[in-house]
Amino acid sequence: MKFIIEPGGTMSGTLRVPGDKSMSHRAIMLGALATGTTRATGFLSGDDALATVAAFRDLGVSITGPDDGVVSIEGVGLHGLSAPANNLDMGNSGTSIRLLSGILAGQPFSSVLSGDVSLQQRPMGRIITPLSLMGAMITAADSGRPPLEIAGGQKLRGIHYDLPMASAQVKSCVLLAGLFAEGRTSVTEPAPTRDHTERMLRGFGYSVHTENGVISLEGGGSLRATRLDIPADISSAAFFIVGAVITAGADITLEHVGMNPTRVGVINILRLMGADIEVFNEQEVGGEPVADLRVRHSALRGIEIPVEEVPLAIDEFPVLLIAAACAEGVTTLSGAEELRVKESDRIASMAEGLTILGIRNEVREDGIVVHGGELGGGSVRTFHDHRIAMSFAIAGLRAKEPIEILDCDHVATSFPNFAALAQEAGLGLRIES
Ligand SMILES: O=C(O)C1=C[C@@H](OP(=O)(O)O)[C@@H](O)[C@H](O)C1
Ligand SMILES: C=C(OP(=O)(O)O)C(=O)O
Repeated sequence: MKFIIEPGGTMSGTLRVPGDKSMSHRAIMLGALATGTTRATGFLSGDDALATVAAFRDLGVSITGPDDGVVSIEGVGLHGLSAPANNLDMGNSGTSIRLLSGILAGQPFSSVLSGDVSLQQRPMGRIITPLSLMGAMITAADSGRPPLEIAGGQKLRGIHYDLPMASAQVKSCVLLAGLFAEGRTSVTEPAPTRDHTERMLRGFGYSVHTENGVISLEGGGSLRATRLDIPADISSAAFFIVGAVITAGADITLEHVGMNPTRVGVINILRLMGADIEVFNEQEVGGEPVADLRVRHSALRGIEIPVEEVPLAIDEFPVLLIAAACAEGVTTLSGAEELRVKESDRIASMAEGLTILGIRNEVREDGIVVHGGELGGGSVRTFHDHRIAMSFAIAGLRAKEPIEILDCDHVATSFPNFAALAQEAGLGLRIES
């Protein structure tokens, strides 16, 4: 499936993008490990979150939905999962395989986790190392890549682990394994990353300490079922935020967006570039800040992106680089080598597409330099990466000629109704097979 974007579109109206992907995964995982029934609203019916649902069904957990964003999970308690009959297929989802590995490392049964072609290229050594230090037995097929074989019946012990990279997935994996470990498990991070695991564990009544940058918990406690209201995903909202900022006359309102301080890098960076983003109706829902956003067209200027914002906007760089292409002057991204190990090498994928559209850029090992300029049309590849596809769709708002975006099927991993919502907002998007 491909997208064709015709020039002359806009971004206007009021809309709500689907539920937060990170929180949707965690809702299933913690709901399954709790005692009682957890009910979540705003759940993301995207392929990645559905892979987590399917895996927990395979582990013997009864889950109803998602139906119109509502999902109910019959928790089996910390020690109630059962052996899966088959290998667990994590599809395209790095979050599913890494977090689930932490949980499965502490089970009495063995399991095998795998995924699609993209997932099989992604590094798992980053979780195998700390889990092995805790006493887990994990073998990876090929130089630390999936499939992963996790041996059951290993006794885990709590450790302290200094994360070598800023990764919420690695942090969460270690903390989730810590639930099954004897004693205390603690981590430090080189820079703060999204803290949904910590917040949601507390929401399930599990004590997690965060003090002087050390995050810790004691193994062997229990989780109590709860109600969750999952906000709209700021990573999905980002496409509409950038779309409105770069388009003359645009004015869009996005409702109930998750505004966790560890996720708002996209807003901080765009504001530094000169974007007009109004935040209102701020409230806290189930331990997570939420707000409505009104975004209007603004003249952007190129900046050096502060490195401390990088982990707080890690999934938004593809679309932020479209904003950079539309800015006056030069934008420099550095300290972002993690982008090379996402669903595609996002530095290389964006560089190729930007070059095709006539935007000068220089690739660096840990980032990219983008020279703002006039966007032309052309045919761009997505490397089967959902965020690359949606970012170039947004570029079509400023391009002088149509943009053809190849291989857009993976958009459904995080944002199944992207095309429909974008059309509703005024983007000239057409789907072709
Ligand atoms: O914990 C999470 O839910 C996520 C963490 C990030 O990955 P890393 O931990 O690899 O940075 C992010 O890119 C991913 O989309 C979701
Ligand atoms: C990196 C992403 O997800 P994951 O790591 O879960 O595949 C993403 O959604 O941009």
